[in-house]
Amino acid sequence: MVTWIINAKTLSMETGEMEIKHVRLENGLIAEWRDGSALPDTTRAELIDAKGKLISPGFIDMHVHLREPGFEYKETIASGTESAAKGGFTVIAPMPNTRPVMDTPETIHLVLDKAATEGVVRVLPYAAITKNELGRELTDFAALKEAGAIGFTDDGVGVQNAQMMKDAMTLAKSLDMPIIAHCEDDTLVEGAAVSEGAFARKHGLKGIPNESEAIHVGRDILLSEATGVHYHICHVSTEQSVRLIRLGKSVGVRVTSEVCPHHLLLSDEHIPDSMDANWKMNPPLRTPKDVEACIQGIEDGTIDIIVTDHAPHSEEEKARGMARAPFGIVGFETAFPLLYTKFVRTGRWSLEFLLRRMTSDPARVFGLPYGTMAVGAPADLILIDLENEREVDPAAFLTKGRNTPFTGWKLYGWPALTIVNGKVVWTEENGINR
Ligand SMILES: NC(=O)N[C@@H](CC(=O)O)C(=O)O
Ligand SMILES: [Zn+2]
Repeated sequence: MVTWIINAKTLSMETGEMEIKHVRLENGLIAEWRDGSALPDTTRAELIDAKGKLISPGFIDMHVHLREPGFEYKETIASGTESAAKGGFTVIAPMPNTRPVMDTPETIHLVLDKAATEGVVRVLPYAAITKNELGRELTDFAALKEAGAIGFTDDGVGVQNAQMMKDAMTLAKSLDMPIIAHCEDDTLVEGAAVSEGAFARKHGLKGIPNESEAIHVGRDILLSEATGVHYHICHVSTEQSVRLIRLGKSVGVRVTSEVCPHHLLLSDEHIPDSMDANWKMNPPLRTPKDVEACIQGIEDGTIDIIVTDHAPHSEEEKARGMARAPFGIVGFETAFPLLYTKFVRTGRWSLEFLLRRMTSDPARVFGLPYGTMAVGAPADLILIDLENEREVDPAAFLTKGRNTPFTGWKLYGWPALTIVNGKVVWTEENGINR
């Protein structure tokens, strides 16, 4: 199986210059790069003419929700991976807050088997820290690692008990596995749907305070220091969290973290007065000051990677209104265009910086062999159209979720073709290819 992608624009990670190149893929791997001066002999090869589109390693998303098993009406492994492919993601890590929770080797096997037969991108599942994510009893970490889990997390809820978290870290460390934490102190957030800030004040709502996140961040950095575990913080959203992570890193704690596009682009001041629940997610949209702190955090490396926290829910659920709808928004199909348009085209970030935070940095943080276009690496590649502006249209999403606050945004940087393991799995023209 040989494929040539010709006339692809490449970004030199060293010089930042754009060059036209041709690349040969063979047996699922990147086999050879040629400079663009002469066309290679492509007889007997599958030929893809990139026509000057940007070529990049496929994006890696280390925080997603695929909803299967148990919530197939929200998303399935099939629909979720299709949505990922359309968004340019070739590797995704689903969270274990399914039904049943992914807390046994059987559920991990089920997800991996489904991903192999029905999925179109690579799926690297996390397993729960505690049984049923109830925070009472640790799962069997060794067996879950053996089954193929890549880390442990109770995402969706925080681990409330500090001793439980410390025990989890000690066990994870002994197995050389990371702990991935949804940081939230339940006692501070009960009954609130939006953050403490202008929107909550204006509408007389109880707010979710910043400390509810940052208290766990601080606690767990100390526990990580004590146990030596690799501790990764989910969806950072507050200035206080950024400050604590910066401090932890400065004294050598093995802490890494992630941020979502919506926490870099939206504050609670953007939430419409209609109380549309497509603006409800956990953590909530915070103040403009928090947004700027998160931007500075990703810029200076305090925050390592960008993730979507793709969290589909049904339209019926989201129609229940701000107070009663579940938390979460979809993310795969808007992530790169949003960040490219709002940070790269505006001149705040280089294209190279954004690509690193979505490819080589997640690979580095989680020790994955992806996120690179080096010869010999897995052929997980995407083509991106940087020039054409298009509107975000939820009706055209491949995810089952329609829950996004970005409807109607005019964006550049739309993925056009996605290759996983040397195989074209999605194209703009023909859709999904199984
Ligand atoms: N982020 C969300 O708002 N929701 C997530 C849970 C989570 O990631 O905390 C979900 O599972 O729906
Ligand atoms: Zn979470």
